[in-house]
Amino acid sequence: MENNLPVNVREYQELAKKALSKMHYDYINGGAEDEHTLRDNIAAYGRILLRPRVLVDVSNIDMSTSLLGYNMPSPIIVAPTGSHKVANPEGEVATAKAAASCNSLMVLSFSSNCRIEEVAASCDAIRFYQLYV
Ligand SMILES: Cc1cc2nc3c(=O)[nH]c(=O)nc-3n(C[C@H](O)[C@H](O)[C@H](O)COP(=O)(O)O)c2cc1C
Repeated sequence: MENNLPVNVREYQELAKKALSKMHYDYINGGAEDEHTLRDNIAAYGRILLRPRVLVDVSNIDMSTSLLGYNMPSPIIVAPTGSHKVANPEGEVATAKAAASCNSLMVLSFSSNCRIEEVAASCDAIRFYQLYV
C-alpha cells in the first residue's frame, strides 16, 4: 500500500480485520444465510470490464448525479447498516460526518446505535432513513 493508504475494498478489508475483534469483523464482512447474494454481488462487479486509457485528461470530470431530487457529486452513497459503534466509538455520527465531507448521501439504519436527532444535528449530510415496516 503506497503511503499506507488503501486503494481498493480488499485493502480496506485487511485494515478492518486488524482493527476489529473477530466477532465484529465477521458481522460487518459477512452476508445473510449461505451468503449466495454476497458472492454474486462480488462476481457481478468482476463482470464489469473497464478499458484502461492512458494520457487522457481527467482533470475536469463530472460524475455528479441525482437521487430523488437530491444532487450529489458521485453515485456513491452509504447504504443503511446497523451498529456502527462496533467499528467507531462515535458510531453513525462519524459515518454521517464522513458522508457530509464528500457531499454524499447517508441512509441511517433503523438499527443504528445513535439516535436520529444526534446524527441529524452532527452535520449537513443529505439524510435518508431506512425503516422496516
Ligand atoms: C454489517 C451490515 C449491516 C447491515 N445493516 C442493515 C440495516 O440495518 N438495514 C438495512 O436495510 N440493510 C442493512 N444491511 C444491508 C446493506 O444496506 C446492503 O443492502 C447490503 O450490504 C448489500 O449491499 P449492496 O446492495 O450494495 O450489494 C447491512 C449490511 C451489512 C453488511
